[in-house]
Amino acid sequence: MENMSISARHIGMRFGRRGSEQTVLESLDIDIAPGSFVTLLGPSGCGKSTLLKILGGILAPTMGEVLIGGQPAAAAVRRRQIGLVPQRPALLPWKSALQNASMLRQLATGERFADAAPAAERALELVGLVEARDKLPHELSGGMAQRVSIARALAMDPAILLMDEPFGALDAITRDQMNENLAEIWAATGKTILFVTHSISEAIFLSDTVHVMGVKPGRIVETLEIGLGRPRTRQVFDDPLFSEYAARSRELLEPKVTV
Ligand SMILES: Nc1ncnc2c1ncn2[C@@H]1O[C@H](COP(=O)(O)OP(=O)(O)OP(=O)(O)O)[C@@H](O)[C@H]1O
Repeated sequence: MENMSISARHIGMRFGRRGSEQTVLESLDIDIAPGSFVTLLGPSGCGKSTLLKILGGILAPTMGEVLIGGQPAAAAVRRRQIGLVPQRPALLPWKSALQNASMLRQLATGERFADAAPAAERALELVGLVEARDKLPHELSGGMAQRVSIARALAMDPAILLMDEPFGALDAITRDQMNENLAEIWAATGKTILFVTHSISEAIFLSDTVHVMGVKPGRIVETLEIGLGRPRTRQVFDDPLFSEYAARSRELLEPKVTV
């Protein structure tokens, strides 16, 4: 697995036809160090998912340039260096957890199931789900299904993992467990993770760097470097530094009240 930096310059994104265009992102610069955990935190509709896809080379911006490992982003996508974990797991209901976890790898590489299965099994181990390898999606809880979705991306062994609010639909307790598991996966694999969330505490718990975004047009209003030690456990929620980052994030995210 290669460790690749991401560098984006003057990123702008517009959607729609001429005359009724909407500027979603404007003049955005961002640098991401290899192996770091970076989160885009912002209100609904500020362009987090759009920026995530642009930074991962899945979507071409209307302005600016993204380099991954010094090359145009599309090259990293072609070389299967980018994995995506979407908001919903979207598993194939007739396939087992292991078959679902191996599916993207098979599609991308042309490998048969038997050849892709060992990587998928290792990925299921990483997400703590190897015992459920033969279960069908309807036999899995929401958290387990999302773990299979993460394993499906990990089975490709991409250098960069894009995670688009993967835990948004889970209950608070499961979400905390998933965050702890994700922090372990990140530490064990050394991947660069780009993560999108609405949740301030999730962002601070997981990240080295949090880019707080604003709306209309979407832009980075402030970047917080999270100086909390690692490995992090739930005790970190009681750290005064955690509260400081949370208070600052809240301040940036709350709409300004004008009297
Ligand atoms: N393919 C598209 N065509 C047209 N407009 C789009 C497209 N994708 C996104 N948009 C618009 O861009 C804006 C930002 O969308 P995006 O999904 O990136 O925001 P977000 O911050 O991730 O939102 P949420 O947190 O609700 O998922 C929205 O107004 C959305 O309607």
